[in-house]
Amino acid sequence: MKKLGMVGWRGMVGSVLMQRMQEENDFAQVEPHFFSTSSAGGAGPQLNGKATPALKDANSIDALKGMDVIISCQGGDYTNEIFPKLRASGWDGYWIDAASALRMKDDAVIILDPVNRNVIDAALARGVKNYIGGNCTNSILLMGVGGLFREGLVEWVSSMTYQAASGGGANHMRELLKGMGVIHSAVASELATPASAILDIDRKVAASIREDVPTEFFGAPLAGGLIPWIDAQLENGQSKEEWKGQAEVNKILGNTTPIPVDGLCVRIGAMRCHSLALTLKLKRDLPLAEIEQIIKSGNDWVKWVPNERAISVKELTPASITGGLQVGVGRVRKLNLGPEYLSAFVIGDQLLWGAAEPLRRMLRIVLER
Ligand SMILES: NC(=O)C1=CN([C@@H]2O[C@H](COP(=O)(O)OP(=O)(O)OC[C@H]3O[C@@H](n4cnc5c(N)ncnc54)[C@H](OP(=O)(O)O)[C@@H]3O)[C@@H](O)[C@H]2O)C=CC1
Ligand SMILES: N[C@@H](CC(=O)OP(=O)(O)O)C(=O)O
Repeated sequence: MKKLGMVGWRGMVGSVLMQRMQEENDFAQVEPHFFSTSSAGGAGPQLNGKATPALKDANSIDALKGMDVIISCQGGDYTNEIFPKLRASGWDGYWIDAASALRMKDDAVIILDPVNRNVIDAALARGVKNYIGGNCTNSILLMGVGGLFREGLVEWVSSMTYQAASGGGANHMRELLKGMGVIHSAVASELATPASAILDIDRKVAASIREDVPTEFFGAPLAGGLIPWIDAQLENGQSKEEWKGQAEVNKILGNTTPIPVDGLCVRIGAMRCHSLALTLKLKRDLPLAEIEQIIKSGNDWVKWVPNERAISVKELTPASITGGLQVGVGRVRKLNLGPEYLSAFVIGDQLLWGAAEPLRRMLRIVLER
C-alpha cells in the first residue's frame, strides 16, 4: 500500500477533506500518516472511531521523505518553506496541495479532474509529480459552465463574484457571525416592538456597522455589508483574486491561446458558498435549449436550475447549495447585448469543489496508476 502523508488535516480545508475522505473510504486504500507543524508526537485523529499512530513532525524532511504521496492543506507559507527542501532531498513522490504557492509553476498542474482529466492524465504520463488545487472561484466557475468551454464556445467571460467568508478562513467566518450578533444586539429591543420606527432602527444599525462590528480579520465590516476587494492589489488595478481568473482558468484547461476572463471579486456575508454572475460572449448564436444541454453535460455535479423566479430563489442560493457537491447553474438567458451574449449564475460550496474535493480525487487518480 502507498504511504500517504496528511499535512494540515485539522485546519478548515483539512477538516472538510478528512470528512470527505472518510465518507468515500479513501483511507482504506492507503497507509495514512498524519503530520503536524505544532504537536508532533501528539495523538493522531480517529478514523472511523479508530485511533491512528502519533503525529509525525511536518517540518521534518526525513519523516516526509518516507511518504509516497503527501496531501497538504497547511497553507502557502508551509509549502514555500518545506516543498523545495523536500524535492532537494531527492524525494520523488506525489505532492498534492490546496495552497496557491505552486499553482502557476511549469512543473505543476492545477487539478479539477471532472473538467481537465485529459490535462492531468497527460501530465502523469510525462512524469509530473506536483498537483495543486485551483482557486475556489475558478473551480466553481468551471464546474458550473465547463461544458461551454469544452465545446470551444466561449470567446470571453466576465465573472462578477459574490464570495463567502470561508474563503478567508475560520476566523473570518467567526468574525462575520460576531458582526451579525453585534448588529442584532444594537436594535434587539426595537425589533421586539412592532411599533418602533424603521428609520430609527436603520440609524442605529448604520452606527453599529460603522463603529462596533469587528473588523480584525476582514479589515472592514462584512456583516450587513460587503467588501469590494479580495486579496492583494496589483499594479494594473486588478485584485490578485481577479488576476487568478484568467491565469488559472486557462491553465486548468490547458489552453495555449488564452480565453479572456475578468471581472470584480466581492466578499459578501455568506458562510461558505461562492457565487458568480457571469456574462459570456459565445463564439456562435446557439439556441438556449442547446446551451442548456451543453451546460448540463459538463459533469455529474451540475445542478441545472431553470430561469424561473420561484425555483431560482429556492434552489440557486447558499441555503440550498451549502454542504453539498452540487454546483448550481441558473439565470441562463440571452442578454440585450446581442444573441451571442449569455448570462449565467453559478454557485458552489467553496470548501468542497473549491478546496477539498479535487485533492482527494487526485489521490484516487494517483492510486489507480
Ligand atoms: N480557506 C479556503 O477557502 C481555501 C483555502 N485554501 C488553502 O488551504 C490552506 C489552508 O487553509 P485553511 O484550512 O483555511 O487554514 P487553517 O488556518 O484553518 O489551518 C491551517 C493550519 O493551522 C494550524 N492550526 C492552528 N490552530 C488551529 C486550530 N485552532 N484549529 C485548526 N488548525 C489550527 C493547523 O496546523 P497544525 O495541525 O500543524 O498545527 C492547520 O493545519 C491555505 O493555503 C489556503 O490558501 C485553498 C482553497 C480554499
Ligand atoms: N482567496 C479565496 C480563497 C483561497 O484560499 O483562494 P486561493 O486558494 O487561491 O488562495 C477567497 O478568499 O475566497
